[in-house]
Amino acid sequence: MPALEIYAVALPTPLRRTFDYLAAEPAEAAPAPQQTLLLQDDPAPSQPAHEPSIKGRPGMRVSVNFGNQKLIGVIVAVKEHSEFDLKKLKPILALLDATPLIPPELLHLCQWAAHYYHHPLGEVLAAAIPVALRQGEAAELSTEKAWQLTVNGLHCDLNELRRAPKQQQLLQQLQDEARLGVSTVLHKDLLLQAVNRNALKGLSDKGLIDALEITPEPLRPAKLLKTQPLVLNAEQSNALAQITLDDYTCHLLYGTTGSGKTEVYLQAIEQVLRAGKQALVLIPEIGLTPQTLSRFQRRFNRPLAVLHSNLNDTERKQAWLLAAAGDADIIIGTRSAIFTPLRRPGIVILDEEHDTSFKQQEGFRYSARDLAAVRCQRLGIPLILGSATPSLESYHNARQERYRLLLLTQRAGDAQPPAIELIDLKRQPLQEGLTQALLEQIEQHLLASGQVLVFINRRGFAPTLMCHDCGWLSQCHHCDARLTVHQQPAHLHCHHCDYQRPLIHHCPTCNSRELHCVGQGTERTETLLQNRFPDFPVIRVDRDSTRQKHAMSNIIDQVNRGEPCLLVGTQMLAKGHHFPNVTLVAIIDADGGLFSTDFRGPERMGQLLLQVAGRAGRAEKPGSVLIQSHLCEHPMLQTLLHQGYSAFAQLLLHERQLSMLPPFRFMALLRAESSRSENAHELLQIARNMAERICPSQPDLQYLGPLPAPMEKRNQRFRHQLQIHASSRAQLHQLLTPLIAELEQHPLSRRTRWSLDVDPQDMS
Ligand SMILES: Nc1ncnc2c1ncn2[C@@H]1O[C@H](COP(=O)(O)OP(=O)(O)OP(=O)(O)O)[C@@H](O)[C@H]1O
Ligand SMILES: [Zn+2]
Repeated sequence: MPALEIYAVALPTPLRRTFDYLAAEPAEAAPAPQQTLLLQDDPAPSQPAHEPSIKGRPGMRVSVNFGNQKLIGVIVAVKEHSEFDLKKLKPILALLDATPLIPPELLHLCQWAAHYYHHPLGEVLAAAIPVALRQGEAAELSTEKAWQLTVNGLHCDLNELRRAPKQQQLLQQLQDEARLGVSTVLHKDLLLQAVNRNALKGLSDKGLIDALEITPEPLRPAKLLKTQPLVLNAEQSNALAQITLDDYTCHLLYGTTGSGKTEVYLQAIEQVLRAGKQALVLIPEIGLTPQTLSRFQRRFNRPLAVLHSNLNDTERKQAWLLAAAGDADIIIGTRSAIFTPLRRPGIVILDEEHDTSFKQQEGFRYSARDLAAVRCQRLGIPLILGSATPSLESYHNARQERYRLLLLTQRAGDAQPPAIELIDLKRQPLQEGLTQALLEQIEQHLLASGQVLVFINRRGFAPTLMCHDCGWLSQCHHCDARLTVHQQPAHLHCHHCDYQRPLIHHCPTCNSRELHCVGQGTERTETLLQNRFPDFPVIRVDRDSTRQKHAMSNIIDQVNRGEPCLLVGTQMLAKGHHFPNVTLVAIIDADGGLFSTDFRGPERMGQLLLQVAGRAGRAEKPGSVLIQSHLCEHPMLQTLLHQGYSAFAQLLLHERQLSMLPPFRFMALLRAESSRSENAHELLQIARNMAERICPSQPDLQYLGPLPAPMEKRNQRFRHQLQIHASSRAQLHQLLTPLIAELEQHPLSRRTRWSLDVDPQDMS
């Protein structure tokens, strides 16, 4: 009798363990497992995929009965023995893959993450696998709509289309690509390049192009490059030369805004592609920076897959499978793309590495940046972290020589660094928060045909509505927060719990009509600027104005047309945009971060200010930056603006060291929340007592709390936290492993919502 096979299966449940199942018996074996892609370098399975004799292997999906539900899980180990009574083990219902969907290397990453973040492996895997595959769909590439030039289209004289410039442009592009040997172009790629659908229809109606359905074959024309690389300046060449491609090194590419980091990435990727390997590029938010994506598309004649939150389930699965099969050479994605399987991994690049979006703040709270380092180390491939304003963690690692520091101190090409000037707000008459001096400068830049970017990090019209007669404030009843006044459309809105109500015109307490909007938001600044500069378009960029799918790329197109205009927006404007005609950046209020309760407040403020400032003068026209502040003499602001980010980062690091905070200490945050404040507090007190028993508070391991969170009440729930600080990661995890195991068993922990955040980035 053949030895019994037992699968340890990770299931998407909150339980921190795997579950043993028996392999299906041949007689009642699985319904035909669907054909899967071959993800490993091993030969094709010897049996056809439908043979029930296919054996389960780690990384394959199975469906199983779990309680009274049917779940899909992933085999993480195959064993001959179980610590459970064999008679009680159930057989799996079906084996869903013929070869592992999750290659061993990726499975290892997920296991590492589950262990490090003390999170259930089943949930980690669920985060790693696209929804469609998680729900059991076959791991098969779908067909896609594509376009091909007809014979007429190939030879059509472009002049014939001069009345239809969009069609003409598109036809030219397709003819150019055809000459490079690219005969079919995927519909989705054209849409990504913002090609007009009507232009496609026009060419198709004229019989110049044909639509077809293809299973995209990876197209790799002999010519690797579509456009020639730029000639690197000395700093860029030096940086590129120091990037080691054949083993693991983490490089911190620390380059001032506009210094041409992207060009260094592109040329490093070129070498990786020439070596026949794949590049994985992580960027903060693709929807916000379609420009970045198009720079990669314009450079390489190689299949590219994009993974971001705007994709539907099928598109996501497709991109993931293309990467897994090695059919995509460049994979560009946001945070969760760190879990993309790669058949020929060659390099991982994380652009804007300081960006907080690389840390997942809900559920499985992981850092894509830290996981990238773990993954690259294991794969023996290079990692590049790039930023003009590196996180203190990465900067510290570079100073400790754990990362290789690559510096770009000059702007690329002929662009000059912008001149930065502070405007003291104290005792100045203000118009909706703007000083006279600032308004005059804005006017001068507009009259000189420049574009002006006005940064204000708050959306809506005003952060509060107040009664001038009785002092009533528009408090949210669900949160310790105020309702924000919005005018477009008019309503009151809590930005924390999403509660909304119509705008009121009488004070609910004293019935006075004297309701005043207090403070500024983007809508209010927009209105002021529209009234003050009626001859120039004012474009607002915030979450509200960019909700629609192509809103952001439309805005970017408008700005890139180059006519003078005013851009008013939140930090969405700070994110890696390249607006060559912006000559003035105005920052309405620099002070927020200096008062923050979060110890990372000043770091974030400095990053944001420099990132926004970096949008000025990126091409031939020189740029200026004006920053309004009530605290012009503040040492942090002074250091940042006069000595630069490195000095600022060193100052902050020194303070972190004195106050024993990360990156000098390692932190975990245990959060609890409940509709009854006492419950959340009590659970954390229990946790603290357990922790003290496992490892008493001592200089190397300290507890702080339980304390109410900075915003204690949010969405009707009261939130508390317990901070755990340790002098080494090892110490922290030696405590967390037994602590979480014990806490899970406590009855109150089943009734109270709680979570653990290892290396928390946001202390709220
Ligand atoms: N070697 C070079 N010669 C000429 N122009 C260059 C060179 N390298 C980059 N550039 C140009 O400089 C501009 C800024 O480069 P890029 O956007 O790559 O900078 P960055 O460091 O990524 O900027 P940021 O961090 O501000 O987003 C781009 O228009 C780019 O084409
Ligand atoms: Zn609220």
